[in-house]
Amino acid sequence: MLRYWTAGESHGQTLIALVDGFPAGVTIDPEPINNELRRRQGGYGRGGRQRIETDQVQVRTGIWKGQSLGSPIVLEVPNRDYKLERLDDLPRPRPGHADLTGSIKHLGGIRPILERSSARETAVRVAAGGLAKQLLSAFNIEVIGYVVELGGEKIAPVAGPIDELRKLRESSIIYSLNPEQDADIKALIDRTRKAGDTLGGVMEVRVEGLPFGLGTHAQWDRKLDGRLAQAVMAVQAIKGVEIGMGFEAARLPGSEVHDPIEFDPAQRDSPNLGFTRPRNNAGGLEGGMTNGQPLVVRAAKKPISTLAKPLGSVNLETKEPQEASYERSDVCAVSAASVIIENVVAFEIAVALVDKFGGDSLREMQARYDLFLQMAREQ
Ligand SMILES: Cc1cc2nc3c(=O)[nH]c(=O)nc-3n(C[C@H](O)[C@H](O)[C@H](O)COP(=O)(O)O)c2cc1C
Ligand SMILES: C=C(O[C@@H]1CC(C(=O)O)=C[C@@H](OP(=O)(O)O)[C@H]1O)C(=O)O
Repeated sequence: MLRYWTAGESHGQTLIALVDGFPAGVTIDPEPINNELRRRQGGYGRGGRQRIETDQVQVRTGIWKGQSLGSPIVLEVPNRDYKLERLDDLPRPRPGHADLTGSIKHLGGIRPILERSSARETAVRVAAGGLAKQLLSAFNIEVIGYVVELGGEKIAPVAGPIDELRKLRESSIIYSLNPEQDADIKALIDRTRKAGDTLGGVMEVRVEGLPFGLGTHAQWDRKLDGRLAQAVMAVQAIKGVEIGMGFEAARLPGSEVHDPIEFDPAQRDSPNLGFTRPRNNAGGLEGGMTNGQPLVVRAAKKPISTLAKPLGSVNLETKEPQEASYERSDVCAVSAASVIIENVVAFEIAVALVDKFGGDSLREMQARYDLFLQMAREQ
């Protein structure tokens, strides 16, 4: 079983992801992982911290001469802003953050809670996703995340093949599919910063090249839609997850929601085995399994909790009303969130791929993948 955990504080010495169950024989290059880390640090509206950090992955275990060994892999991203012992506690909890509840739950201060609840930890989730992507690319599976809405402004998608979308996104300051809208969105973020406020948004992830049958209909905790929802919802500040048409499907009749099934013999050799759909409202998942269509997951991110013009709070010592604490903060991290979500989705797809085709070695997985496609075609 492929899985990972993370450790590390926002201003501690380092961050670590321990990836267990990663197959042997996958060629691993740290540079694409560093590229994911760079993208996660970018986007317009981030705060002073990103000027301090230059995230670089250090592969500590599990890889030898550029190949995975089949043993646990430790990925490390050190913090430059390492100052844990110099930091004081925050006196006034920030509404929307983990401060109040965490300090009560752990019978302590706010600092130990914010150090671990901070989205700084997503650096190593992204590193784990960047590793998983190198397994996925051996199966021609590609994962791409982008921003579709920011601060209530819809960002018009640009339709096109996935590699064009990738190029477009790389050129955008908000990682949208429509860089022409960047100037407007930038102005919106500038206005929000001036007002001491913050913004959220909606991100989408698309996965192409998926075979039929990742996930299962047979047990609740292995259904891929459920797994994806947990992975995405567990990213800091995510408040909603939709698959395909999502909530809109509840408002329309079945005839407008479900995707008719067609067959195109010309596509018989592709992972969809020739089964095509004139639309993809299901977002590539039916019955908790991939159905040969592109997977589409969307997530809603709430605005950043720390406001330069703080909301009302209570001083935890005196219990007197006082503004929430403010040190520094992002104003908007929706672009970063699109990179994070892309990578946590990539990891879950890799988990499902290993579940279906076995996880000891890449060579065995590929042989079983090819055999499966052949058997499914012949059925
Ligand atoms: C990429 C990213 C950057 C974030 N930056 C900040 C920040 O600078 N200040 C802040 O208060 N919250 C920030 N957050 C949100 C908090 O981490 C989040 O609200 C907090 O952990 C509470 O968890 P919850 O919102 O999931 O309930 C960020 C979230 C993400 C995904
Ligand atoms: C450090 C990152 O994000 C941080 C996430 C975060 C939070 O509360 O979630 C608060 C801020 O931390 P700081 O107070 O050190 O500026 C962000 O910068 C990062 O994404 O690399």
